Amino acid sequence: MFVLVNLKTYPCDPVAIAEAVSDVNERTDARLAVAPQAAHLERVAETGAETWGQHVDPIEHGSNTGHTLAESVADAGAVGTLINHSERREKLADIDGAIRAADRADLETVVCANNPAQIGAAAALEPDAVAVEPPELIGTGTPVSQADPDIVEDAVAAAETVADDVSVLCGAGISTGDDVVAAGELGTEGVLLASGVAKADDPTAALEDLVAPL
Ligand SMILES: O=C(CO)COP(=O)(O)O
Repeated sequence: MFVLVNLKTYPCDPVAIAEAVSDVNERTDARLAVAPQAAHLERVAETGAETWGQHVDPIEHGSNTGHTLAESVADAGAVGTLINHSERREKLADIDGAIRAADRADLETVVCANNPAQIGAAAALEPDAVAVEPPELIGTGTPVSQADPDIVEDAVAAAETVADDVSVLCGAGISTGDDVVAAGELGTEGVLLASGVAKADDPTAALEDLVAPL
């Protein structure tokens, strides 16, 4: 299972969490990665943790003030990027352009979406993966894999209908190993989570708990 930790803009220490990700990753068969803010990418990547961006824009080098260029995210040490999010909503055309920009920079892509219909639309754009995250469960500590298993199974089916090689992750409220196991049983290949690690008093213990049953 893939465990991708999105640090959002939480007031956590991104380097300390990345060190915990790197450390726990060496002791599990699961794949762990961390997505810090753009300004922290380089310092996080230097820890050796698998590092992801939270966003890239559908642009090339040029006159794009304030934008995030996929090549710069890769240069900073990231190997992948999130695209779209309930907290960073993009138009379909921009999601498509961001996937192309990420492909150009050899960044792996996970497109987040709110529900199975959006997952189908996102999967049709052929990212590497999609992540279904019901907005009403984000940050609640109530795991989508247990609170709303139908949405996860429907998302897996929606993605398979349009593209059988796009992986599906799920997120929202994931914080324990049981949540990750439940996500796997519903047909996903991983989880995307934030507060369960970024707000934990002991991020290493939180990560160890997440991967313990895997
Ligand atoms: O939005 C999320 C990850 O992108 C999920 O956030 P929580 O894990 O805090 O619910």
